[in-house]
Amino acid sequence: MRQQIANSHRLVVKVGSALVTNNGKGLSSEFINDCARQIAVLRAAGREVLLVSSGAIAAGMQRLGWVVRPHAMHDLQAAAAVGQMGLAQAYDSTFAQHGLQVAQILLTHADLADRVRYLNARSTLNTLLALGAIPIINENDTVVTDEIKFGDNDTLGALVANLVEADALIILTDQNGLYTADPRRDATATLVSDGRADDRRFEAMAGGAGSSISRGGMITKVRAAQRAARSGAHTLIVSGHAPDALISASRGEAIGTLLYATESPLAARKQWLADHLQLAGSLILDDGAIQALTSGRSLLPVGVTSVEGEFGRGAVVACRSHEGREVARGLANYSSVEARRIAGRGTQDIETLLGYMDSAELIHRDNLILL
Ligand SMILES: Nc1ncnc2c1ncn2[C@@H]1O[C@H](COP(=O)(O)OP(=O)(O)O)[C@@H](O)[C@H]1O
Ligand SMILES: N[C@@H](CCC(=O)OP(=O)(O)O)C(=O)O
Repeated sequence: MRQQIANSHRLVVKVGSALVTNNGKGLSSEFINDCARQIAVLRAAGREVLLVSSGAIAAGMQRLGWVVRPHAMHDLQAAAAVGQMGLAQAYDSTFAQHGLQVAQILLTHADLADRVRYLNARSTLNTLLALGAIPIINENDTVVTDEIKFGDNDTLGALVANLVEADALIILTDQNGLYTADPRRDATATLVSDGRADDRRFEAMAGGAGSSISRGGMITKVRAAQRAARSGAHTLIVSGHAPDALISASRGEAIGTLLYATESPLAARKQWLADHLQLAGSLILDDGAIQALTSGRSLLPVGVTSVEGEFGRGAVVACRSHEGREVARGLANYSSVEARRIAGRGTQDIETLLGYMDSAELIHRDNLILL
């Protein structure tokens, strides 16, 4: 019995492009209907469900009559815009047949990187859940470029699980779960039943996407499980083709691969820091500063040897070793220009160097997470 999933109250369900679009042949009304039916059963049992759905680009390509996935960003964005309409329409009418209201949420990385927008997104999702609606979430593909994309929706699913502090993330895909190697390439691969989400061996087993329809593959699912575990969510990777997959999973039946969370969840503010995919800049630290951070102390300017990038006060920055390893990240109390001036200097010099001193620390330990 998979107690972790059976006891989960708030679930994020992620469905991949291949499932939603019948391997790119167009929206699969059969899959969408099956998904809605099962989610209605979970809702009736008192569970809260959020759905992260891919498929906009694949559905848009089919609607536009494109056979080959385009490379140009503007074509992908156009396909997503066309496809998202069909996706929303299909979810709206299908869930209505099962007596459920849906709500569309399109998110970008920038929405989660900005503290105010992050809190707004969280409160809207919580309100929708309280109203009994099913939030259906996708990346806002039409406004993001490659550098700032989540790219695959496994990552987005994990970030949503962090955002709403879900108990579990269920990733429905086209394989039975995580295998010891990509089963499309290795016929001897066997299914992993469960393991700790932070077990690094799983990353080595997982490969890329199974088809040109999807992004990410199994590696992004394993990393999503690691990320979800940071807010205490367990991840189940399971086949969306298995009959009643969601219902069986939520009963705790042993299907798919369970990657369970072991650490206690990070405090909400620290979770937000950990969720940043892109950072504004880096502070390069000497060994003494790295040791101080590791033993739970704040970062003082004296331990910083150089500053990379341009950022303002309050930006999220990485703390790196000289070798480039990210050891921590946090909210900078000074801008990059100010940080360059006070780097390597004692706290008593800050006022003379800058003309004022707001805080003695470059990053306070309350605004710092170790990685
Ligand atoms: N170790 C592995 N176990 C299972 N599947 C794997 C593994 N490594 C790579 N894959 C591939 O990952 C694919 C699932 O991911 P992906 O194609 O991105 O689908 P989705 O659209 O559901 O996210 C599988 O079809 C499989 O070919
Ligand atoms: N936002 C994109 C999803 C990207 C994607 O293909 O993800 P996935 O199928 O989960 O690997 C879309 O809706 O097409």
